[in-house]
Amino acid sequence: MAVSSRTARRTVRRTTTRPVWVALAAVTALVALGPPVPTLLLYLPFALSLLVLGLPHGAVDHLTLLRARGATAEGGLWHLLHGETRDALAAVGVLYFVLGGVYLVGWLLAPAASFCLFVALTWFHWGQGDLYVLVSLVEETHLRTRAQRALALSVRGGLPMVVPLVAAPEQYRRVAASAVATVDPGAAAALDPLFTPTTRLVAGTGLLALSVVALAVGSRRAPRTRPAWRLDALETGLLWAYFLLVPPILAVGLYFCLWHSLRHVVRLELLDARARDALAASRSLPAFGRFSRDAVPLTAVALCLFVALAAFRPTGSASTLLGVYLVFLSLLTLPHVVVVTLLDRTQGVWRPGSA
Ligand SMILES: CC1=C(/C=C/C(C)=C/C=C/C(C)=C/C=C/C=C(C)/C=C/C=C(C)/C=C/C2=C(C)CCCC2(C)C)C(C)(C)CCC1
Ligand SMILES: [Fe+2]
Repeated sequence: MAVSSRTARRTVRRTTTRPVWVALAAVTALVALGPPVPTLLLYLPFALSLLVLGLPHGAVDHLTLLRARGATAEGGLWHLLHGETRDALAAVGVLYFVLGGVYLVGWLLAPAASFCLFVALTWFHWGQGDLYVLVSLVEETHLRTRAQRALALSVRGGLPMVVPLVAAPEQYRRVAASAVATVDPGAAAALDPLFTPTTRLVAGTGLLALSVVALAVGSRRAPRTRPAWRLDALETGLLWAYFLLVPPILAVGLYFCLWHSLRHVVRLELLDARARDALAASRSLPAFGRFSRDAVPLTAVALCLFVALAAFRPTGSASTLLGVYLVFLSLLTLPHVVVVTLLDRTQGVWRPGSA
């Protein structure tokens, strides 16, 4: 289901995807050529993600499916307590508290396995986010079969999870250890096999092979789909370079806000009739304003929940706080993935005929 209005797609490319390519390419060049990045700067994107793009991108999950099914559900505080928005919030709230609660118990019982599950979930979820862009935000997609789409999902989700492991295993290990240490500092040793040269070599060459095969298969399609293939190749190459060169905490934090979350925000704007009209009129700011209004209340609730979780592990260090934040994000991610997977189904992302 390519998004209906050409102008809306063009607005999205002009105001979102292209500026983000330029930003990530500039960061890559600066890091490659400049002095080492100061430690605190590494953590800045994750800190900002509490308020901007990162946390908010999931905070309208209660409106997402309603709007995808054609309802003109309004966001904002008043609507949260009335009508169909209230009913949808109740259903999505139960989903969040049940799945988030189960995952929290999982962390308490098996922290190392829970960390690995989080990486796997993120792989899937960040891949599905990019798959939507590759099938719905282009004029005509080069991903004509479900197998191609599964391959694209594996490559796109694998880039932020695997390339940093290949390029900077020590920083990766520290982040993994600080997440696991939120529950049990001794449990991080169970992750050692992830960081052996053999595991990294297999993971890196495997992902490289998948990337090449995915692009090679896509390039054999009709000339009409050439622009979509070129976009895929350009983004895949850019992300390889970016995750190879930029330190993982900075790279993943920026990617989380500027790539994954921003793309999801645009997807949500296109579901909201008034925001979509604004995009179709080449006006991205009013569309972003409507998203922000919808996202404020539950971002605030989520922030309070994070503060409550962090209070159990008082800390002054940025790396310990990042560990707690990742555990918190994993609890939100599980129900968020369910919502986005249902959205994919509603929008026909896996039905090549319709998307
Ligand atoms: C609706 C609702 C709500 C809200 C919600 C929200 C707000 C959501 C969100 C969501 C989200 C917000 C999600 C997110 C996601 C994220 C992610 C998924 C991330 C990941 C990451 C990672 C995994 C990383 C890692 C690392 C690093 C950092 C470095 C290097 C190494 C590594 C790679 C390991 C509430 C609960 C209030 C209520 C109910 C309803
Ligand atoms: Fe997401």
